[in-house]
Amino acid sequence: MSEIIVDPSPGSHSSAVLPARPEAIRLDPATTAVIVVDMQNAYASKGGYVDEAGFDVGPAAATIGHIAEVLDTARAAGMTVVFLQNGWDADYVEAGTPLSPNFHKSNALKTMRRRPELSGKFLARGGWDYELVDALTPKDGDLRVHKPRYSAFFNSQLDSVLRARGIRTLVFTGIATNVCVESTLRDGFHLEYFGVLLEDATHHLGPDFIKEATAYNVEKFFGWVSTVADFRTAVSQLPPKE
Ligand SMILES: NC(=O)N/C=C\C(=O)O
Repeated sequence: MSEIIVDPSPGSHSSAVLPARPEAIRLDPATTAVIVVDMQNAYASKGGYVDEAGFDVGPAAATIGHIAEVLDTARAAGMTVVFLQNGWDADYVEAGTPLSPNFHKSNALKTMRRRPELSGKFLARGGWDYELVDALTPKDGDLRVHKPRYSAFFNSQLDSVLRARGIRTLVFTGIATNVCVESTLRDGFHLEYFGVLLEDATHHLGPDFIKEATAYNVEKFFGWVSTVADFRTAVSQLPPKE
C-alpha cells in the first residue's frame, strides 16, 4: 500500500512533504503560515505573568531556540509568519467583567486581584509583559495579530489576515501547548484550516501529561503532529524564496 500524504493545496508548484503523525502532510509555502503563539514576556520570561502565577517558565528558553530555528527555515522558503500576542488594553476593558468567564478563569487577572501590587502589570498592551521576547522579534514581512482570548480566532483579525493570503495550513509553535495553541488549532480545524503541531516548538502550562494529551488530541482528532527537525529537513529542501 502506498504511503498516505495529506495535500491541503493540490496542484501547487513547489511543496515539501512533512513527516507527521498520523500521516505525512504536504506543505506549500504559498499557502502555509507558521503561527507563533504568545511568545511574550508574560509566558516565557522570569518576572512575567506565568512565572509570577507559579508556573515553570524554565523550559521556555529551549522553546524559544526551537521556534527561532523554525522561523529561519520558514522565512527562507517564503512561508508567512504570524506572531500572536495575547492580552488586553491598559484598562482591561477587553478582559471582561465578572459576567465573562475570562474574568474568573484568567490566572493573570486572578493573580493581580490577589496581589494588588501587580495590578496593571500583566498582559496590558504597551507594557513589557505583553511584548514579544527579544529573541523572537518579528522581521520584515512577518505579521502580528492581537488576541484577547485563548483562541486566536475570537475577536481578532486572524481569520481575515489568513484568508486574504490564501493560507490553508497552519504550523503551530509557542506557549502554551494545552491552552492557546490547542484552542487556536481546534478552532482553525472548524474553520477548515489544516493544523500542524510542532510539538517540540511548544511549551505547556501544567504537568507533562497535559502536553501528551494535546498531542494525542491533535493526532487523533484535529490535525497533525510533527517535530522541529522534521520541519527543518523537509522545508529546507525547497528552493529559497525569490
Ligand atoms: N498563551 C496561553 O496559552 N495562555 C494561557 C493562559 C493564559 O493566558 O492565562
